Amino acid sequence: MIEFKQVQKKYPNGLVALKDINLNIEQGEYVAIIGLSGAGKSTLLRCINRMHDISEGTLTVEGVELSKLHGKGIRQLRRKIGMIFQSFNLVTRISVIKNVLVAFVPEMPFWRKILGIFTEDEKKRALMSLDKVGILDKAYVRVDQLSGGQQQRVALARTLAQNPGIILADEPVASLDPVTANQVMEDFRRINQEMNMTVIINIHHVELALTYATRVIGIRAGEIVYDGPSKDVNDQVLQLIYNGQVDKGGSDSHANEAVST
Ligand SMILES: Nc1ncnc2c1ncn2[C@@H]1O[C@H](COP(=O)(O)OP(=O)(O)OP(=O)(O)O)[C@@H](O)[C@H]1O
Repeated sequence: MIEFKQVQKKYPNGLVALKDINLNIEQGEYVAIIGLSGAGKSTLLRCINRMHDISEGTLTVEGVELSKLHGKGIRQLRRKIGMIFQSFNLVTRISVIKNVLVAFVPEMPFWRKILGIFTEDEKKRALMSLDKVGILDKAYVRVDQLSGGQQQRVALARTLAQNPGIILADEPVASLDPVTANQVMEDFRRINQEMNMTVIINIHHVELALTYATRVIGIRAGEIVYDGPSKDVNDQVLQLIYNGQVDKGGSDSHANEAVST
């Protein structure tokens, strides 16, 4: 379980990005975090794997209070939490399988890291992860020969190979066309259901959020203004989250994106 208790995040420049956040996310949930640009979505997500430190309150993951972790403790935490970015973060000039095998590097003895030697078991696990996201046939293709959607699946396979309990995804479909974005959201749903991994996604596309996630957390100016089932998100809730800027004709770029997927 992930538990935020009265969490505040203040950046060194004095900006308070999260205010009094109270939140419990159980193992196996599929959660979408929505809100206007600058509302605090990325900040919230990045506190969960200690990419950001909280300023006040307590944040625990599986009973471990994150602010008490240091060096090795933080590395262990990050092994249990996979992170996916909009930009995929892949090495595009090497093969798909080599990118997935990177997931094992933190655990490897130094000599194997230097020589780049992977065990049969690691290779098998990498291939199984690629199979899970439907791109096993691309294992030996260079990443720069894949489409954006396929590259996002490589990133997802690399995260799966790590066998995390939690996947955090920061705008994972923002650079994808609507059809591919749906496929990637469906991948997350399948992994969530079949492997009971907690999936937490920051997303601007409200329709995708409502279609795939079971729970929606709406953030406005650093505060949670909605937390509930995605099926209960109606126009009124969206106006609250988007500060009255959801306009189906669309003037705000993100709010417009949110309704026009
Ligand atoms: N490193 C930083 N230092 C100071 N302020 C920051 C920093 N990172 C983010 N902020 C500010 O914190 C607030 C929340 O930012 P955050 O990136 O969490 O928003 P977001 O909802 O994820 O936005 P977007 O949808 O545009 O990614 C914003 O006002 C932003 O300018």
